[in-house]
Amino acid sequence: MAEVRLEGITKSFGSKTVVDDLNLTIRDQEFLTLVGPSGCGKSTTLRMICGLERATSGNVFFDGKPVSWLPANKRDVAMVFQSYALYPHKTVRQNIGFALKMMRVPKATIDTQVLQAARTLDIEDLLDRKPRELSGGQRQRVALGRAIVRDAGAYLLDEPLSNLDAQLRVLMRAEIKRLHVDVARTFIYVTHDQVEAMTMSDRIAVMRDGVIQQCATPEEIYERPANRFVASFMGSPPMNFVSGSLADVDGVRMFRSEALTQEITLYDDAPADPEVVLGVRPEDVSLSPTPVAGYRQGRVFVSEPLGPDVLVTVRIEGELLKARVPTPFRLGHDAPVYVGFNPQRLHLFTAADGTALQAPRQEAS
Ligand SMILES: Nc1ncnc2c1ncn2[C@@H]1O[C@H](COP(=O)(O)OP(=O)(O)OP(=O)(O)O)[C@@H](O)[C@H]1O
Repeated sequence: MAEVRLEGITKSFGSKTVVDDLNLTIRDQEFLTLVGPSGCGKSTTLRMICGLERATSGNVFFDGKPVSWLPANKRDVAMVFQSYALYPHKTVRQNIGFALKMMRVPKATIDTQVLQAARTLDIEDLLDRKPRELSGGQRQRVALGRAIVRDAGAYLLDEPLSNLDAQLRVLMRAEIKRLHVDVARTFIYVTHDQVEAMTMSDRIAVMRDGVIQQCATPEEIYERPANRFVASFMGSPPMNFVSGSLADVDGVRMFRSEALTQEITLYDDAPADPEVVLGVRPEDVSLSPTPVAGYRQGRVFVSEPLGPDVLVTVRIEGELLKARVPTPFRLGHDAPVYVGFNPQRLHLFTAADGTALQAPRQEAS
C-alpha cells in the first residue's frame, strides 16, 4: 500500500523557485501523471518524492508517515529513468537483480524474482544478453524489470519512453499501462507528452511554472479544462481560441469578435468582465461546402490528411481556425467553406487571466 501525499512542497534553486507550494495526494494504486512543458518542475517533484532531492519547505508523506528526511534507499519506491541507467557490463539478469543483491536477498530468491519480472515483461529469452545487444524497447523493458523486481509501494517513472521511436512509444505506452494493472501498485509518471498523459493515467496533474494548474481525470481535463493553459496544452491539435466579448442581445447571450458571432447557450452567469476568449476543439468544428443556417463563411487555408480525418485550417476574416473533419474532404485551397461550432462543446475563458468560465455540468442521461 502506498498513498503519496505532498503537502506545501516548495523547491528553490538559489533564488529560483521551480516548485511552488504544491499540494497533491496520489492514491494507493493510482496511475497519476505529472505533465507539463519542459522546465515546469515535473522531474524535480518526482525527485523529491523518491528522495533524490530535498524540498526547501513542505513535507512528503507515504501512507500518512512523513518521509522527507529519509534517503532514497529507505523509501518504499523504485524509479525508472529516461536514460534507463543500465549497467553496460552486466547481463540483463544481473541488471534486473542488482538492487536485490545489494539488499543481500538470497540468490535463489533473486533468481525467482528476476525470472518472474522477466516473464511479466516478456524478456525471458534476453536474460543472458548485455544491454548493448538489446534494442531501445528491450532496454526500456529491462529498466522496468529492475524497478518492478523491487516490489516497491510506488513506482516513479521519469519520461521512460522519450528515447524510443514513435511506434515503439505507442507499444510501450500500452504495456506500461497493463503493467500497472498487473503489479497493482502506485505509479507516478512524468512526461511532457500530453498523449501519454491522456492515454495512460487515472488522473493527470497539469503543471506550469512549478504550479499545478489542474488535477483531474483525463476526461475532466479534456472536457472541462480549468484554464486556457490546460485547454491548449491537452489536445492535439490544440483547441482554437478566438478573443472577443460577451453581450446579451434580446435576452440571448452572444459572443462577438471581428470574425465571429456565436450564440452561447451553456453558461448561466454573466461574467463581471465581458472580455473573454472562446475555445473550440478542432473536432467540434463542422465544415460544409454549401451555406448552412448559423454557419459563417471562410476560405480553406490548407488541408492536411491524417488518414481517417483531415485537419483543415480555415481563414475567417483575420482568424485561422482548425477543424478536424472526416475523410474525404475535397475542397481546395482558398475555396469558400462554411464553418459551424457544436454549441454544446464551446469553452469560455476570461481574457484577463485565462480562467475557465465553467459551463454547468450536463446531467448524465
Ligand atoms: N540541480 C539544479 N540546480 C539548478 N536548477 C535546477 C536543478 N534541477 C532543476 N533545475 C531547474 O528547475 C527547473 C525545473 O526543472 P525540472 O527538471 O524539474 O523540469 P521538468 O518539468 O522535468 O523539465 P523537462 O521535461 O525538461 O525534464 C528548470 O528550470 C531547471 O533548469
